[in-house]
Amino acid sequence: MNIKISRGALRGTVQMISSKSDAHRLFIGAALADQPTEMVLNGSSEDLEATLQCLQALGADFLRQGDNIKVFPVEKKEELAVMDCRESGSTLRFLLPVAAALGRNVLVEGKGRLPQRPIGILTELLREHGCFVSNDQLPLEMHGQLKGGTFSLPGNVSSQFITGLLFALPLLEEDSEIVLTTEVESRGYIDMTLHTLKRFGIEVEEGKRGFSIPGGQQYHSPGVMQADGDWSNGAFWLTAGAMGQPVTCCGLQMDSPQGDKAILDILKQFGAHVEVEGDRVTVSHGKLKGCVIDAAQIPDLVPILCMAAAAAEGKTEIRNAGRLRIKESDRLAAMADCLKGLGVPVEEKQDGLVIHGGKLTEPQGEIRIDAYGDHRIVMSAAVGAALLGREAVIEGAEAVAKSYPAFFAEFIRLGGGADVL
Ligand SMILES: O=C(O)C1=C[C@@H](OP(=O)(O)O)[C@@H](O)[C@H](O)C1
Ligand SMILES: C=C(OP(=O)(O)O)C(=O)O
Repeated sequence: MNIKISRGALRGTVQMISSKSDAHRLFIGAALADQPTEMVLNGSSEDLEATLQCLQALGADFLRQGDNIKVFPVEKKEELAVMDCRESGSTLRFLLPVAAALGRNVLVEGKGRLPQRPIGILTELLREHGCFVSNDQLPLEMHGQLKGGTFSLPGNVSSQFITGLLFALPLLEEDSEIVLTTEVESRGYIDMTLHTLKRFGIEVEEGKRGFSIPGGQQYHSPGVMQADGDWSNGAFWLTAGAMGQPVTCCGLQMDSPQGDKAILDILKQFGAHVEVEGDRVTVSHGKLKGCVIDAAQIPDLVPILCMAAAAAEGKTEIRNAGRLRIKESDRLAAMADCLKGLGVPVEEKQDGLVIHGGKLTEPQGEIRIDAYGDHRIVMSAAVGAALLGREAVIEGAEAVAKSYPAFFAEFIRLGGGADVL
């Protein structure tokens, strides 16, 4: 699907959807619990549906009541479970160790870029601890019972490996240790996992080198759970506020463990005005100036921050962002391409971008932006084109459904122009 974006600011209030990262975790906790759990959810997505289907394949069940979903915990099943993770890295990397801890025989599939995204570190650890895993890429088959012990891995390839192990290891008979051999990146996501585990009564002790996880634990359902609002997707609207007219997002809790709430400090650093009142956050325009952004802990914010950088006066350097190359697209290459298309001077580095803001060149003819099948590129391109005053066609805009199916409906409600061609 190609969508044509018109020039013009966005303005108004958005009720934020549930955090995809939080909801993945709550669904997994609920599926492993001793009792059913009522999940209060505001808006699903392709990735969350992938997690639900995979949990169902592992023996959980669901009853949908509007947006809300009652989760019935996994029951033992002997037959091969087919887990289609679609394009969701979280689903794959969280549920592979969980399936191994449940001792399930699984066939794991995926599409888009997921089969190329790395999982070798995880599959190797599962093999070392008693499982047969046929391949280091999708599709793969896995069988056998995961055994506890020491799991050593780097902390800077994907935090999703660590989250998957943190969910799985409490289920084993034996005690386990996760030993991190490098510094941790995407730390906020590990904090989200620890927060979820605590809510389900699971004990994990954090030490200097990693985590100690006692075996033989049981997840306890708290009965009803509500996912926090989505700071990662709220960032698209808040950045639109920084670049143009004021935008308010409701339902974004400041005490959420999501690392992406750092968007507020970064937009302030650019020069935008931020007001917080309970869980209502308003961002409005200030004179934006380029800055240095360390992306190690906030990879998902980088695509939209490129647009703030394009609107800011002077140079913005995005550093420590090498991991963006192994997401749904090579996000450094995709964003360099997108910025060039919009007329923004940009230099692509091995692990970052240098963006020269406030210096737009005039487009020669129609602007067409390839979203490379990546939801965060679609949303960044839409906000960027509108707010930088460029009419542009986004190719492959349907990718937005991976995390935010209602994005364009909201975009139009906020006064944006988006026409399906
Ligand atoms: O745990 C999570 O919910 C996520 C972790 C991050 O991945 P990495 O740890 O691989 O950077 C992030 O990019 C992804 O969108 C969601
Ligand atoms: C990278 C993302 O998700 P995942 O790794 O779960 O595919 C994302 O939502 O930007």
